[in-house]
Amino acid sequence: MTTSAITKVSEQLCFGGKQIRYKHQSAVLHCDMQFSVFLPPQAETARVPALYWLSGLTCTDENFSSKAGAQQFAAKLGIALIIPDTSPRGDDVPDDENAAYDFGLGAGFYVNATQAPFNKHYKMYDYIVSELPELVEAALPLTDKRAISGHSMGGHGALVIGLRNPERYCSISAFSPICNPANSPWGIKAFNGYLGEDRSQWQQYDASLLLRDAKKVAPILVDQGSADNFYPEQLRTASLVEAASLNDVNAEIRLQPGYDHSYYFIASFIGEHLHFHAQYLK
Ligand SMILES: N[C@@H](CCC(=O)N[C@@H](CSC=O)C(=O)NCC(=O)O)C(=O)O
Repeated sequence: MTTSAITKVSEQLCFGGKQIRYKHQSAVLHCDMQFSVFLPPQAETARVPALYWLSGLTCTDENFSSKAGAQQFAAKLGIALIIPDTSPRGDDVPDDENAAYDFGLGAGFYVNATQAPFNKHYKMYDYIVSELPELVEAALPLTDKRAISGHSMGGHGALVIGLRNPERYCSISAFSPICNPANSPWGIKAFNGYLGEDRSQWQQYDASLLLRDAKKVAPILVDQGSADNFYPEQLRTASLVEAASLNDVNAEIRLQPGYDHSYYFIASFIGEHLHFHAQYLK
């Protein structure tokens, strides 16, 4: 079934709501894309607010949909979940030269690439901030109230997009985010490839650098597992803690003892994140 510019691929009943997958042609990314949506039961009779979830390296929209267990909380709280893919897709889309997992396909880093050959398709920042909300808010029973969350590379994306657009997102949360990509091996590789060597262009995509100077900051909740194999080298959580204390913002950054980087960690705390966002989405 086609609803304006988006076409339904699949639909399942879930906790009284609907778990739906759509495909569409992205004008921003110049390729066909898929994304997933959970519509809570309340969306049958009224428009509902939405939490955007940005996934991490190697993910599609299906990792969070099938592993996090978020739908049971979203159904009770009357919140839609909008779950995009992590990069442009398709045979025409350039990938890492060695098909590595941390650059190219599945690793868009939620930036607008400026460097050839990536600058035609890799405009994930504009896709998440503008194109996708315009599409889903026109086609689905959604209000324009939005919150944003994500994991790892997606936690970086959620923090950066939420911090740069305080008028568009009422709350921000993240699991195991890459907090200071300008100084992490994953981030340095991605920013060099997508943005080039001029580090002044990297600052707009680094949550710790943005948070130091941000004027208006939505409430933030971050969870980081102490047994995460990417912590602290890749994730650099201490930089975000320092920036939050320098700017005196409403940010709770929690170290959760014994948890790792996996979706078992996300599933353990996703209910608390949904309840956190529900306070501000009402
Ligand atoms: N394959 C890589 C690690 C890949 C990985 O751990 N991906 C995470 C996100 S990491 C940061 O963005 C993930 O969410 N994977 C999908 C899942 O369902 O768990 C390696 O071997 O190091």
